[in-house]
Order: sequence, then C-alpha cells, then structure tokens
Amino acid sequence: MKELIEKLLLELGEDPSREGLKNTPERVSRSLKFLTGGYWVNIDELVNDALFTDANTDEMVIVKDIDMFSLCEHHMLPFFGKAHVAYLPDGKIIGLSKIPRVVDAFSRRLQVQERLTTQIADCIQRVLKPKGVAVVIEALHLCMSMRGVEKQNSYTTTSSMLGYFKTNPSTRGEFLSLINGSQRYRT
Ligand SMILES: Nc1nc2c(ncn2[C@@H]2O[C@H](COP(=O)(O)OP(=O)(O)OP(=O)(O)O)[C@@H](O)[C@H]2O)c(=O)[nH]1
Ligand SMILES: [Zn+2]
Repeated sequence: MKELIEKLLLELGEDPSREGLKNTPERVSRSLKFLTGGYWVNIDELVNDALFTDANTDEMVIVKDIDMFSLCEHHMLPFFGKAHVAYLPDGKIIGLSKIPRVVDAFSRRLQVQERLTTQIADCIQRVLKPKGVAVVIEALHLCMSMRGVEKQNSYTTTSSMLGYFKTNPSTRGEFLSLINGSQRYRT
C-alpha cells in the first residue's frame, strides 16, 4: 500500500521525498488499515462472551449518541455522526459496550449509510434474537459538504426497524421519542 500512496502523491503533483511527506505513505497506509479494520472483526467472537441470560428485563434498552465514523464507498471520504441503537430483550441481554463495538465493526469499512444501518440491526437481531431491534443513524457526508453539491449542514438520517419496532407503532414511537433529545439536536 505504501508504494501506491507514493504513486498517488506523484499523480497529485507532489514531491513524496520532501520532508513533510517522507513518512506519509506509511502513515496513510496505517490509517487506512485502521479505518477499514472492520472487515477483519469476527462479530461472534466480539459478542459471545457478553450475552447474558436475564428473564426479568423486558423493557427497551437504548444506547444512543454513539459516535460513528465511516468512509463512503463512492468517494472514500468520511461520513460521520451519531448512531442510536435499541432492542427489546427476549430472555437475553448483551454487554452494553458491545453495541458501540458492533457499530464500529460495520462503520470501519467502505460503506453507504443505508447498508451500515441495516447491517448493525441485522447483526444484533442475529446474535441476540430479541423481540425487536431499531437503529437510527444521523450523519454528515464530507463528499456532500467539502466537494460535490457542497451543502454544509445537511444531515442524512437512515433507520432500520426489525420485529416489534416494525410491527408495533407504539414501540417505534417510544424509541423515536427517547432519541429525540439526542446530542445532535441539543447542539
Ligand atoms: N445512498 C447513498 N448515497 C451516497 C452515500 N454516500 C455518498 N453517496 C452518493 O453517491 C452518489 C455517487 O454519485 P455519482 O454521480 O456517481 O458521483 P459524483 O459525480 O461524484 O456525484 P456528486 O457527489 O453529486 O458530485 C452521490 O450522489 C453521493 O452523494 C450513502 O451513504 N448513501
Ligand atoms: Zn461519497
């Protein structure tokens, strides 16, 4: 990858041997590997030690305002914002930290926001088998703000509702009202 980055710098009209760029191919390569590290995450290993039996919890669990950073697959530019994830337990709960970890595992790839949203929901549904899962992501796409159509404040919201969140309007309504005071709206 380092050689490719060096070639890219040349194509851009830069001098890869100048002081500031000398280690750039190495840095970019490390950085890109981190930003796409989600391809190598084994989701089952990630969550399996943190699934707990709990017959008493049957109310909605929500983790909201999870920072997410991803790369759009069309331009390889960042899109970033907040993810809100909820589930309705059915005899099992998941370690809370695993929810942001699942968000990271699917964010750190080349993505479109819609697919990222469904992958997170499908993953939680598959490993936890709850009565329902809801995921909402609000994000700003740099490919729409620093280039292209150049709109600075246009957030994109996507959602994926499974189980009760899809079939039961009051469950969906409760989730949406609980995330309505989310960080993005407060700032
Ligand atoms: N649906 C969806 N589209 C996205 C996402 N990220 C970027 N895009 C869009 O992907 C499209 C790619 O369109 P093209 O016309 O092939 O690319 P382009 O000429 O660079 O388009 P502009 O961005 O309009 O300049 C653009 O409309 C982007 O806004 C995403 O997460 N979801
Ligand atoms: Zn893009």
